Amino acid sequence: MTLLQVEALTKSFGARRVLRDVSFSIAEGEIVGLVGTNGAGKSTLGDIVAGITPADSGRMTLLGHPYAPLSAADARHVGVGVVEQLVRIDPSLTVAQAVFRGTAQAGRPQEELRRQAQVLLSEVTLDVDPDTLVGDLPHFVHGLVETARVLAEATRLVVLDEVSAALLPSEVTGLHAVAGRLSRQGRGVLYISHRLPEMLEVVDRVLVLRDGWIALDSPSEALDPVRLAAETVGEPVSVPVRRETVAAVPDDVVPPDDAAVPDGAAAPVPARPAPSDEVALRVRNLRVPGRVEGVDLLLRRGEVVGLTGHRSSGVREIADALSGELPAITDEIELHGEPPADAGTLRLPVYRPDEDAYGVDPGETIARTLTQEAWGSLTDLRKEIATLREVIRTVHQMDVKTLSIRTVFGALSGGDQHKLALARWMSSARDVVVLHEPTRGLDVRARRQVRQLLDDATAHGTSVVVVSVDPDELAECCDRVGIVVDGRVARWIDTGELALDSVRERIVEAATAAA
Ligand SMILES: Nc1ncnc2c1ncn2[C@@H]1O[C@H](COP(=O)(O)OP(=O)(O)OP(=O)(O)O)[C@@H](O)[C@H]1O
Repeated sequence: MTLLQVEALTKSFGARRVLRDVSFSIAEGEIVGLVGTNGAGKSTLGDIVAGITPADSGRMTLLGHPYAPLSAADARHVGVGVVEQLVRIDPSLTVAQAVFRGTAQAGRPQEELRRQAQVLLSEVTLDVDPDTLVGDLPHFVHGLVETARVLAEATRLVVLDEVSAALLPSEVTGLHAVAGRLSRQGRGVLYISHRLPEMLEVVDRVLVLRDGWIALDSPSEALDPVRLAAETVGEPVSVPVRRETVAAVPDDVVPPDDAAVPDGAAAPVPARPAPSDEVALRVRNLRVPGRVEGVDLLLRRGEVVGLTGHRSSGVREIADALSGELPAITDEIELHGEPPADAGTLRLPVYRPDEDAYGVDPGETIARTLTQEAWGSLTDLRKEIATLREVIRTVHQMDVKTLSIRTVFGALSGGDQHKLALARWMSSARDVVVLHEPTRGLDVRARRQVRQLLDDATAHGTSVVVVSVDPDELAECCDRVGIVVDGRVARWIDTGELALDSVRERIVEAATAAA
């Protein structure tokens, strides 16, 4: 039976028409994927279904009854729950309180909530003590706490907005198990994600939102990730070529058999030059007591090295030690052959997408956000024009969906905020830097734009350590990927001369075996 029927929904924000005429349905027990480029309107659509945002026009029915929620609480009341994309839970709540907030059990004593929360948390594969304060949790697990909350509610339909974006492959498997369970119970799921290969593993049907319409409504078995990526952007997608392959043949690039261009795909993107032999960073026997047990790292000038591993593997601690946020012991550190100036301690610049609002004031305009000089110091008109041209160039280059550079940063879609924040950060990135999940929550075209940012930076001699949970991101961006297990790099995977699929498989295999 049809659970949700959506007909001719429209939604604009000021002059920006986001949803023009959106119609689709979700059957009981069906898991429906929703994809689209950054800013396509996926969250807006999810928010309308979940009662967070009202539509301008159109209508919805839930199990055949008119459904026009006035608020999220209203939607919850009739069984529609949501895990929002940039969810922020009150940091002063315990995890158990967070799981049961807004439900019939809210306000019950902690001892009572603890046991029930434990069951739900293990269902979403989140290994945390229910007494932990939300404020002490890393932000990437807030989505899983929210998923546990949705399980605690008697929901008929659940909107999962980018919950998997920051999850490890093993955690994504757990999330998919939860979606499967909801489906077997006859509940419906609207699953929003940019991680297309993983999405296709779990959904029954996929909706592609493009230019305000549902451009494709297809059973998932009729799709593969490359075709779906092409449908998402509305044109053939380019297939990245590993750069070592191309470095040997800079012009007239012919991808090796292994990297053959699939049907419907565009030409390969130009490859960047291979890294030089010059050593940018050498670290020997890096240790963080109790977390990192001795890691050797060698980063060449212009190289992008990835690190991945389970939450407790020590991978984050390695990154934090490199950026000087965690005290570490080493036998040797050299930056371009010299010990670091700061008493032998590394303090590499670090970018994290999960920092609150990316370290940017969400009420500030795009123009001000991207301007490096203090706004008031722009007293020379020519300089001001050049500065604003640069802002416009970045907005175009990163394909940000906005009608004006005076739009406030906080009104941009999640992906567009991240792209601009990263572009802003990378414009001053020099030498050796650490990037956490640089393509998190980005669509296939935006991932290429970020790769271009990395290419530009590495072509100018910047070397990058990428820390990530996403095998596709690691495969696309990195020259080598280290799998971290028990505080050591257990294995290096050289991505050169391998097709992305093979790299992805090797990373998933190695990371899963190590988990
Ligand atoms: N409250 C708002 N005020 C003004 N514009 C908004 C508001 N919310 C969303 N928008 C605009 O609506 C468009 C769609 O945003 P939405 O967040 O739905 O996109 P999305 O497909 O979920 O993108 P992403 O993949 O980046 O999360 C964007 O251009 C965004 O700037």
